[in-house]
Amino acid sequence: MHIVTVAEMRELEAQADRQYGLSSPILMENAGKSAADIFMAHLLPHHSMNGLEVLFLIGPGNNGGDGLVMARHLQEAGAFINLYYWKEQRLRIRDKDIAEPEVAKTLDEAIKSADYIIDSLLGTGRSRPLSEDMRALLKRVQQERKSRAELRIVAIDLPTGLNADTGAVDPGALHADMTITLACPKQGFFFFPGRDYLGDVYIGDIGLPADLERDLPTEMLTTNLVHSLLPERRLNSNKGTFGKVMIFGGSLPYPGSIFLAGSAAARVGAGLITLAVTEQMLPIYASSLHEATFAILPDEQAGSFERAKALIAHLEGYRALLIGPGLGQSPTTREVILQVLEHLRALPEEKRPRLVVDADGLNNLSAMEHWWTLLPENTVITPHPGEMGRLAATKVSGGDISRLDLAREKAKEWKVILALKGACTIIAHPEGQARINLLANPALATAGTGDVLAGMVTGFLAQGVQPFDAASASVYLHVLASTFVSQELGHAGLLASDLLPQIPKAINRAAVNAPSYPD
Ligand SMILES: NC(=O)C1=CN([C@@H]2O[C@H](COP(=O)(O)OP(=O)(O)OC[C@H]3O[C@@H](n4cnc5c(N)ncnc54)[C@H](OP(=O)(O)O)[C@@H]3O)[C@@H](O)[C@H]2O)[C@@H](O)CC1
Ligand SMILES: Nc1ncnc2c1ncn2[C@@H]1O[C@H](COP(=O)(O)OP(=O)(O)O)[C@@H](O)[C@H]1O
Ligand SMILES: [K+]
Repeated sequence: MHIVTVAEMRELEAQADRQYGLSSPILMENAGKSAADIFMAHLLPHHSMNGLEVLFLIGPGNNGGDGLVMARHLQEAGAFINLYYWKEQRLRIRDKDIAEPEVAKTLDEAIKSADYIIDSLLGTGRSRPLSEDMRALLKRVQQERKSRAELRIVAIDLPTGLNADTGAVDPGALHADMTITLACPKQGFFFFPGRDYLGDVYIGDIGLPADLERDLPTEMLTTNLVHSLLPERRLNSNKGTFGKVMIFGGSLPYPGSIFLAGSAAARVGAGLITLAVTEQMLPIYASSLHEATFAILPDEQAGSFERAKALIAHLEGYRALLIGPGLGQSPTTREVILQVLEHLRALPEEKRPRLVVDADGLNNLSAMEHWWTLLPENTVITPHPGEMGRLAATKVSGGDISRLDLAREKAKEWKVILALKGACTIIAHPEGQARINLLANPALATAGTGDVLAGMVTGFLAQGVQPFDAASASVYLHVLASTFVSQELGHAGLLASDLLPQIPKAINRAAVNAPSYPD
């Protein structure tokens, strides 16, 4: 499912017309019909279409046109339809025009009695700040929603006042409970503050042929996409089939990180997990991660050469290496990283473990000149905004649109697969493609969840998944796993380790390729 800017959406529509004769009125019919279908499929459980009271706010452009088509379908299905034409200030209550002096009062009554209010005022064609009278109308609707929890606001294509390209919002923008977007999700949905205005997002099919979208550079992570990225689990397999993961990390102030990363790598299905730690750290892990094996490294005093040599000696036969969780930032550690990277760069592609760098791996890198020239090809890096800021020597936004250009630009400049973490994580490929996760869950904003993500990516790499795909699948499944935790705990109080048992369930949700047994 591709993400579009307004210009890309217009181009898609123009091509649909030119190449397939899908004119604007045809697309609008499809849009209104699919919006009606999605609406009816997601009514609140105590609602039925019969006698449902729906107020449509109709705008002057095609977004209003979509609303009118949708209204016709809902009316045919039994709903009572009220239409307010904003530009003309015309009100129709159940097919009757209201005389001018009564409009304001009757509109207010219609707002008060509506079960649903449909926002089809403005969509991708908004070209200037909302006018004061439109803001006043939306404010009235918002106020009603606040005072009546059962009222539902549904935005068609996008909530009026949201900038479809950037996610910026007009002060009058409406908070929807549900957004039914048409054809493709809009780029502004993935950035803040816009993301907070969408409610549940559904995508209406308007009949655009899929091949028109093929060359768009940005994709949304979906279950279907992730399904197609997951490694095969053949019946005739053994632990060697699913690859060995080495994790270099874990130092005294941060013992937990490598446990979380190692467990996550196993939870996505890697065959064997090895933790490269000093003997001093061993008792901590030996008693908590029974399934791991260990590469015992000499301690700091032994010097970087001895430590790097020991790690490199253990790397033979490993398909993926994660550097970073809880690693610390001593000068010796930095030296070890340099030597390991040099070793990896010298290996032929087929013998080289795929590399992921996270956390202190990234902090150590950012202290080195032109650090990106030290990485082997196809390296995945997974910075949070703070780490990204250090790597790029710039301030990085937590959620606004500037993240997308930055991620794209830096993935290209650094020749890495870059997962820029945050509420809607972006995965950028050096050749310009990007994938973005719409799923967000504030429960994940707690220490250690990044270690889990890095471990997942490494575990998928060990199973032969391509780096861009491994990062994409992990980002999606990581948030999906968190939503399973949140079903019980809500949106706070998650421990990073709570995610671990949910990871296989998230994978199972995405993988419809479970073996089928005879009855
Ligand atoms: N084209 C297609 O094939 C398909 C289109 N689709 C649908 O169409 C939508 C895009 O349609 P659109 O381009 O007509 O834009 P839309 O958002 O309705 O608004 C434009 C109107 O609003 C006005 N206006 C602008 N700013 C304003 C403001 N601040 N305050 C007040 N008025 C303002 C502007 O008039 P102006 O005054 O600038 O002349 C113009 O009249 C898209 O989101 C989707 O829902 C889908 O069905 C798929 C097929
Ligand atoms: N609101 C949110 N919605 C979705 N994911 C989030 C949210 N907040 C944090 N995350 C995710 O949680 C993880 C936090 O990682 P990070 O900041 O590196 O934590 P740590 O280093 O403590 O493990 C990242 O994968 C990030 O994308
Ligand atoms: K709208």
